[in-house]
Amino acid sequence: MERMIEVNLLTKRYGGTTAVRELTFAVRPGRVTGFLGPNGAGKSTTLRMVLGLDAPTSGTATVSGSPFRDRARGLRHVGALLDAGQVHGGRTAAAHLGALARSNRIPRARVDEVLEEVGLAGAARRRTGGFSLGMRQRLGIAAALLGDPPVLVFDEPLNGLDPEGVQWVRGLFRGLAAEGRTVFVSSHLMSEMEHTADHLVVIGRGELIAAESLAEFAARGTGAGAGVTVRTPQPAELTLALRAEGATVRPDSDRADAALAVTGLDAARIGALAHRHGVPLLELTPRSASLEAAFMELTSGSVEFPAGDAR
Ligand SMILES: Nc1ncnc2c1ncn2[C@@H]1O[C@H](COP(=O)(O)OP(=O)(O)OP(=O)(O)O)[C@@H](O)[C@H]1O
Repeated sequence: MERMIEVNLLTKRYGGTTAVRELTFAVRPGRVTGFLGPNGAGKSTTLRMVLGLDAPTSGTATVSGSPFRDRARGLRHVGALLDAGQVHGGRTAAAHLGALARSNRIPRARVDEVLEEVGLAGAARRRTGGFSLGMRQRLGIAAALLGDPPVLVFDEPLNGLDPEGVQWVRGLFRGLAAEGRTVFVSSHLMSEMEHTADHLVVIGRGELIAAESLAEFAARGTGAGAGVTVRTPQPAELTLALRAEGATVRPDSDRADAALAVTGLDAARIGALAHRHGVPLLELTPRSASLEAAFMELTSGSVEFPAGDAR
């Protein structure tokens, strides 16, 4: 329970809209957990409830076993980046962080440390109103790190960052997780999470779709792309042998040559079977379903404004 974010049957309704419906999942320390869902899926609403900024209609959200709003000196317990646009533009970066440090009883020396850590040491005396989106993200991350908290929550932290910034954030998150912290990061893009997270919580239309490792999630894709591509000069014979073993065999539609797309048997078993039947193989290529394909398939029913929607 220590350092864990636990969400249990969490529900939030706004009038007639159910933003989050009976969500249950846990976010554990020591790894980066991605919080993924299409626009409007309820990620920000969930994070606000985890942070005690919004009250659940029903259910609970706790950090290390208790609702976060109960705690004094918040930034020492949970660091959060919510909306990078929220910073008061007239203040300098150092003054902004200094005020946060004071109100959370964090030593002033941390301000310079975190500014250094996020690469803003050179901009410490500049007013944040002139910051680029990427700089505001870095400042928001600095604020999250200020209290050296065991639990960190980031809502869309990669927004506005250039490729170098993205690399830096990924390294930072990995480092925080390796120190044994809980790191929970939201995104609406699987491509962002693929190289950032170890574990995923996926939601669509406010409901839980998956809470598992990336590998487990990828394996859910029913197929677009998953399986083994096999090429042989004796396709009819191999197809019969494969079907007898329970495999599904069809022409590989991605290929102009006479390749077969096989699912239900892995490459090793297909190779051994071909050998037993004396069928030569010209190619034997495992193809993993991409995470992106699995994400699209599993959330396709829950996109708020699908492309091509005429509304
Ligand atoms: N204060 C509010 N009042 C009314 N409806 C709200 C409010 N906040 C969120 N919603 C609705 O709840 C749903 C979930 O919104 P939320 O912002 O949590 O989604 P999200 O997954 O963070 O999406 P995005 O990636 O677009 O930020 C949406 O349909 C949204 O319109």
